[in-house]
Amino acid sequence: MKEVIKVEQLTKSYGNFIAVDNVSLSVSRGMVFGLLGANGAGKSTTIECILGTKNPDSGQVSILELNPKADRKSLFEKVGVQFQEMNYQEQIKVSELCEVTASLYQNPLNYIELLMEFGIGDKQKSLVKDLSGGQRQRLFIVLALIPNPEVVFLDELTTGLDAKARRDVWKTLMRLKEKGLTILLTSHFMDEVEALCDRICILKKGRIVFEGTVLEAVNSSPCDKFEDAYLWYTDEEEEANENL
Ligand SMILES: Nc1ncnc2c1ncn2[C@@H]1O[C@H](COP(=O)(O)OP(=O)(O)OP(=O)(O)O)[C@@H](O)[C@H]1O
Repeated sequence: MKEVIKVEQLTKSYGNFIAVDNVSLSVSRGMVFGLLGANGAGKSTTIECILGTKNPDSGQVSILELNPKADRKSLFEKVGVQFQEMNYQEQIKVSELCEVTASLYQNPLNYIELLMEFGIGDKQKSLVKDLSGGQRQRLFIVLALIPNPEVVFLDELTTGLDAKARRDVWKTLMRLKEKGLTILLTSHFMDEVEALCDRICILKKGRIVFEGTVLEAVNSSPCDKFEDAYLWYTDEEEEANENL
């Protein structure tokens, strides 16, 4: 199977407001796919529709050739999701949260190795609530990877991480990609997108304004640098200049 994620003509509105407008995309096995766009462009809504946690108004979605809603049980073992926020018991320790998560899956990865790989191996005995924002963010990536998934969704991958932690996360993800992991991520950091993504899709007000490689994005714009090209596609630069 080549296509791990397939989205066809996805549309989702909140009342009269169209948050995702006729979006189609496909992600092949082992690919890192970046879903980009300004705040409110529709990235999270698209991901939630792909995962089946939101109902689209129209369009088709499949993950690993399965329907995210109808085949939820089969997909549970194969799909990892990084949450931005999570409800956990007030007094739960890092190791306990990892153990509980691992116990839900048939072939979980070794969470101690993952915690070490993400630079929080020494925090096993800490309460989750006592972690710094960046440490908690890294823990959420670990939790997404514990199932040993075939595909992982990473929303705002390294927001809040320091420079070294970001590089470490990139390295680990590249290693997992080499093993065949498919990754769909969102990020507001264009250096990260350049370093990681094989293909990108840029959303603007719910619509796709570019789909292709980073290099193609630069070449199809009047800009030399990817970040400038990204701003050109999203018109953020124009709007920023207007506010000066
Ligand atoms: N439950 C909701 N009810 C009404 N409007 C919503 C709801 N969820 C999202 N929206 C609106 O839909 C649009 C897309 O939101 P979404 O969260 O998908 O954007 P995003 O690209 O993920 O943004 P960010 O980068 O800030 O996370 C926004 O204008 C948002 O205000």
